[in-house]
Formats: sequence, C-alpha cells, structure tokens
Amino acid sequence: MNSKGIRRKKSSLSEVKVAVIGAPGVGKSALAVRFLTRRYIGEYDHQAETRYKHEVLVDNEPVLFEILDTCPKNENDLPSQETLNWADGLLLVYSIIDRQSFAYVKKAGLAITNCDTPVYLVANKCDMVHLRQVSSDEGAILARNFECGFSEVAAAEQVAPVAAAFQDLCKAVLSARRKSKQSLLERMLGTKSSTVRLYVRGKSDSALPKD
Ligand SMILES: Nc1nc2c(ncn2[C@@H]2O[C@H](COP(=O)(O)OP(=O)(O)OP(=O)(O)O)[C@@H](O)[C@H]2O)c(=O)[nH]1
Repeated sequence: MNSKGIRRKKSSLSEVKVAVIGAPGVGKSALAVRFLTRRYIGEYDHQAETRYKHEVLVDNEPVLFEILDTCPKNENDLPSQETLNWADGLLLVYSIIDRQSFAYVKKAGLAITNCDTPVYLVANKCDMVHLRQVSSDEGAILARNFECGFSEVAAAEQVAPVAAAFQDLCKAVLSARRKSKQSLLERMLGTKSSTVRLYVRGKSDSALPKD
C-alpha cells in the first residue's frame, strides 16, 4: 500500500529544467543556492557549470527542479545551443551595478528570440542601489521586449523574492507545457474552431423546434 502511494506521487511529479544565464559575477550561484537552500553563501569558486537537483513546492505541488548554473568565461561567452535546447526555462540574470551584464542578457535574449522557451529576467544586487548603473525602467522595458516576467532582487538579503522569480518561471514552463499538450490534442482530434462550432451547434440544437 505504501509503495503504491510512492509510485503515484512519483508519476505526478513535474520536472522542470532551468538554466541560469548571465555574465560572470552577477550572482547566478548565489540566486540558485538561495532558492534551493534559502541560504546565502557569499563566495563560490566555480570553474565550470554546476547542476543542482531539488524538489520544491510550487502552488503546493511538488516540482523536481534541475538547475544548471552556467559559468561563462567572459562577457562574450554566450550560452551554448546545447544549454538552450536542454532547458525548459531560462532565468536571465544581470546585476544592477554592472551595465555590461545588462548588455550580456540583451545579447543572450536576442539569441533565443526564435525559440519558445519561457524566460524570466532577474536584476540582482538591488541592495547596492547607491552603485546602480541600470535603472528599474530599463529592466522592465527589456522584459516587455522579451515578453517575460521581471523582478529586481538581492540574493544577498532576500529569500522570498528570489524564490518567487524561480517559481514564476516554473509556472510559465508548466503552463507552456499544458498549452502544447492541448494543441497537440486539438491537432489529433481536429481544429480548435471546429470543436467550438460543434459545441455551439449542440447548444442551439436543443433550443430549435424539432422538424
Ligand atoms: N551585494 C551583493 N552581492 C552579491 C549578491 N549576489 C551575489 N553577490 C556577490 O557577487 C559575487 C558573485 O556571485 P556569484 O554567485 O559567484 O556570481 P556568478 O554569476 O555565479 O559568478 P560566475 O560563476 O563567476 O559566473 C560574490 O561575491 C557574491 O557574494 C547580491 O544580491 N548583493
């Protein structure tokens, strides 16, 4: 009985793969670790990309997150096609105190305009407003261009806003997945419009006098 319960839970567990993308030093590792452990660890010595796997509740539903913390060598080292193909969702991160990092997410965003992978834009280090180089409006405009969610956070100081960014991205991934399943179903059963026509006809049929 117990094992049945576990099997059921596993089969209903959604898996979401997120690639965290941004210029060197913007706080990608700090954000990923903050989200997964609620802790802030100031210094990470990463020479290569790191993957984390962790189960998190999103809207009270368990989701298995696989997070790829990318590790670009420099400001021109954009994410590889392999990374973009792997990810279900992309968290684009820049630092409000580093204008070059804003240029990096702009370039990375342009490289993915043709794929329909959901994106979320995060502006990190908003505890350092006195050193701000990128305004909130610039971030919001870029997010509007990418048609994605956006928030300014501080991995160094905040837990909930960091988690909300990952969770919003996760919800966008799950919603896109549902839509693509729905459209596949519609393609298999016929077009959406014919389904609607059928429904309308059914309703009016009952109101029509019988011949
Ligand atoms: N003030 C402040 N510093 C932060 C914040 N987030 C990260 N940092 C610092 O920024 C530096 C870089 O953070 P990382 O998390 O290693 O950045 P990263 O993007 O993973 O860096 P790479 O792995 O080199 O690409 C570290 O010194 C962090 O302590 C933040 O919200 N505020």
